Amino acid sequence: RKPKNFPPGPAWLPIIGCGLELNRLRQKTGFMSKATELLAAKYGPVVGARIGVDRVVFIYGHKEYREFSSREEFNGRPIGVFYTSRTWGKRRGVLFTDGESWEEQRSFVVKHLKEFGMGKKNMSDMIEGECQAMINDIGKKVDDCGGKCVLRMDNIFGIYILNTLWTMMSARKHSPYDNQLKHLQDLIRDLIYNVHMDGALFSHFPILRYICPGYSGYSTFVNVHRQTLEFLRGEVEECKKGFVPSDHRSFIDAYLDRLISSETKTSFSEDQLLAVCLDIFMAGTETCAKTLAFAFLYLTLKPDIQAKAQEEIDAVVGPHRLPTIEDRPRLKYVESVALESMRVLAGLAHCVPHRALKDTHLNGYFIPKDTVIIGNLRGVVMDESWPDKEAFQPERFIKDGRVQIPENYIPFGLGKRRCLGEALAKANVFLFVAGLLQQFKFSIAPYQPPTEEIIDGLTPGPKPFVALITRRQ
Ligand code: HEM
Repeated sequence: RKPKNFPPGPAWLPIIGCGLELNRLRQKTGFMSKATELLAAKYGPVVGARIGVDRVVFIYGHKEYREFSSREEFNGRPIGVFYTSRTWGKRRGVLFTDGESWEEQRSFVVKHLKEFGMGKKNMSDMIEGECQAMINDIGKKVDDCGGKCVLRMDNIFGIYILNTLWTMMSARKHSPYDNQLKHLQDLIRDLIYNVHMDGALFSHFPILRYICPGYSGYSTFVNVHRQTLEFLRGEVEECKKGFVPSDHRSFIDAYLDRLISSETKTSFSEDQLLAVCLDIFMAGTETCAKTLAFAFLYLTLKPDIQAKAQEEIDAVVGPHRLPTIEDRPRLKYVESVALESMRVLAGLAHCVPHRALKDTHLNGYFIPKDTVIIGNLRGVVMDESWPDKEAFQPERFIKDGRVQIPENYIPFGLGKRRCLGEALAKANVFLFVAGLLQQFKFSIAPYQPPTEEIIDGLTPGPKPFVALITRRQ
């Protein structure tokens, strides 16, 4: 039953709750964050709903978003089969846990990713290395094809981006031609397109995982996670081979050392290590790769923006060395292209779901314990305060000759649950955009113009598209 004074929203039908209405709006608008935007227009910035077994509150609007993400009692993560079937039926890792275990794991991850470069000079050196590798690979294809070639851009970044993260995690790199790993990334991408931030059919109606495991999405969900965990187990085993306690090469080494330390009664275990690796792998690669896909979609569609960025790179960096992170303050327009690409992604997305840890109130409404809270990022990074909010306009970030970031630019969320990979993500997007634009021109291929249509999902992305690539230098 609907709790008294629960936030207003669509009618709760028996069993399905508001599932049909949400689905109807999703079909009508093409993606979920626009569907919940319509709900907010009708019911206000805090919308209450039930989807199957889940009581969900959608938050829309800068003030409300800021408030919910700053309050301790909203810092939980949902409980349920969607979150535990990834990790042996238990709550493990950092992305979908809360309480003491989450605090311990998160602070370990933040501390040791920093130790292996996060936000530091060696991180940007490593990204520059991956960017150079990508430039070499594309350059070879262009030369082999007689000076111009047409390449799929929506899925081209996967392994280069994974390597920027994985060097810190395991001190290992993977070949961009590793077909097994590419296949795994394809499976993950498909999975991410088939589930949403509010879950999947099997999580709203858990009984369906027994009745129709295929149709409810359960089999694929479990299977893709099992394969990813197998890959990660292999990575951990490789690290164990050359492992020397107190001489850490990577995050995994630091974790293995923690496992044999004398500190007791904590949440550290080998399962936790695998779950943390799973979370970082899932949260860290598709997000950056999709942001870059959006960047190159708009750079291809808007040659004037591309030319302006290239002019800036030519003037500040010249042709003889790759752009580096130290160039960022002077590459203001390129930096703005990166910021705008992240805004585009966030403008189509919701944050990772939170959970109310106790009975509480928001905007005067009653929010019972265990209600799932989902912040609509679109309602902040694409609200009316952004002129021409849907358009790709990097110059919106440049004011009085400086890059200025508005208060409601929050693609990484806010508060204690905010993204812990922000420094890596920002450096990745900036350096790959700057490096590739310095070397290549991206144009619309004959008869294959990209569209601005998107594929919705946990992390939305552009529809598959190609660009015609030629060398600039
Ligand atoms: C453009 C790229 C990225 C975007 C837009 C992004 C965005 C976000 C957002 C919106 C959240 C949820 C905040 C909340 O729950 O309120 C989040 C959480 C998270 N992100 Fe990212 N992220 C990106 C890249 C990365 C990278 C590279 C990593 C890996 C180091 C990463 C790791 C995580 C983790 C582990 C969490 C969960 C934190 C927690 O629950 O305590 N993300 N991210």
